[in-house]
Amino acid sequence: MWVASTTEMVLTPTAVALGKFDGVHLGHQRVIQPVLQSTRSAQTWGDALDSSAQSANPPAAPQERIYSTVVTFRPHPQEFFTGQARTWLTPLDEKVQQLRSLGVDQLVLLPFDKELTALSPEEFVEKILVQQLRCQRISVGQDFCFGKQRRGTARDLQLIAAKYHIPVSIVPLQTSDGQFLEDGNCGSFESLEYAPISTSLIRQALETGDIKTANQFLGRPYILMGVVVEGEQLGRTIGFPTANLELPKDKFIPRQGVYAVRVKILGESADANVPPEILGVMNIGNRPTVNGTYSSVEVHLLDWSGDLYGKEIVVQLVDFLRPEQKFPSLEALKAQIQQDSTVARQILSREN
Ligand SMILES: Cc1cc2nc3c(=O)[nH]c(=O)nc-3n(C[C@H](O)[C@H](O)[C@H](O)COP(=O)(O)O)c2cc1C
Ligand SMILES: Nc1ncnc2c1ncn2[C@@H]1O[C@H](COP(=O)(O)OP(=O)(O)O)[C@@H](O)[C@H]1O
Repeated sequence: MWVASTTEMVLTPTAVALGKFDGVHLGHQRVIQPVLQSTRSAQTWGDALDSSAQSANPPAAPQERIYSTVVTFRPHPQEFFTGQARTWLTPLDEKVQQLRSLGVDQLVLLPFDKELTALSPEEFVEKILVQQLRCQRISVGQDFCFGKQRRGTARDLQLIAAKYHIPVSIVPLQTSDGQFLEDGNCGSFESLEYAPISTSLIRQALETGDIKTANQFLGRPYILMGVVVEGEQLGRTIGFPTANLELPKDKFIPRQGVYAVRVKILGESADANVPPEILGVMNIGNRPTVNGTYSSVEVHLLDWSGDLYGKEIVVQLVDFLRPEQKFPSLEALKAQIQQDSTVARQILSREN
């Protein structure tokens, strides 16, 4: 997948899904779906248009490939407006991986700056989508807003794009039980089941340790992916060595505490001695029992031993087991980790 960080680098013509897409959750996947048939010729899209009208954005030549493209913004719009660093469910590397696995050809990162935020909805469509991206088709979620002061709605986009004969799919918001909210109601809901899937609901779920809901909304397990670095080397002395993960600075970290997880060691799948997925227990926290002074993310791999330093691992969160505690002794901590491992094993074998 091609990643364009300036509009000069963009492969055109494009079929564009627009949005922040943090998490690339089930709702986002629905929005991306309509642009995925990118190898179809422009003529196919053009058939739906009024061919007699003079088009300011002529369809690409019949044989020209259309690149399925996700257009998103950097930094996070909220970070631009508040000046405060913001974390992501899917930092850039992870987003690239997720979009690639969906079959997207290209990710365009529009710099979210003064210039961009000053564009009116009409200017945004003309300058960015028509002139720079040579857009042939657009897909957005029902709650999409754009242009100066977020004045433009999805419906406005449809009306403005129609002047250029660009069809716009407005994808209704999806609830976790697969229903669609036709009226765009984002208000309060009796149960999460009836609420539209959103990045903020997934963040809330992860903040409370409700991994099941987060994973259900994502359509896959939430992951922590990073390089194994050295810790205090205490783990091995209590019989529970733990791989300490260095994560991207802008990664959203779930609730502190202990989790049942599955682990993949990257770059080792070809090795017949390494199982593709290893069961594990993870702790996120300050380690009060050993008077830890900073928060760490560490995983103990069950039934496994070896050297992980410098390796990249992917940890899939399956369930939250308990909050972190301060134990009176290392012995007590050790007994508890033993117990955590037993519970994790039970949960992970059920989840198989
Ligand atoms: C499953 C698991 C649960 C843990 N729970 C706690 C806890 O409740 N309280 C705590 O202070 N540390 C907890 N820890 C962290 C240990 O204190 C830590 O692994 C140990 O100090 C070794 O650290 P090191 O990797 O820097 O050597 C836990 C670790 C694991 C793997
Ligand atoms: N089952 C295991 N789970 C996690 N790490 C293991 C395991 N077996 C061996 N290791 C190795 O031991 C290291 C962790 O040992 P530990 O004493 O906790 O040191 P550190 O404080 O550096 O994490 C890991 O980074 C990895 O290289």
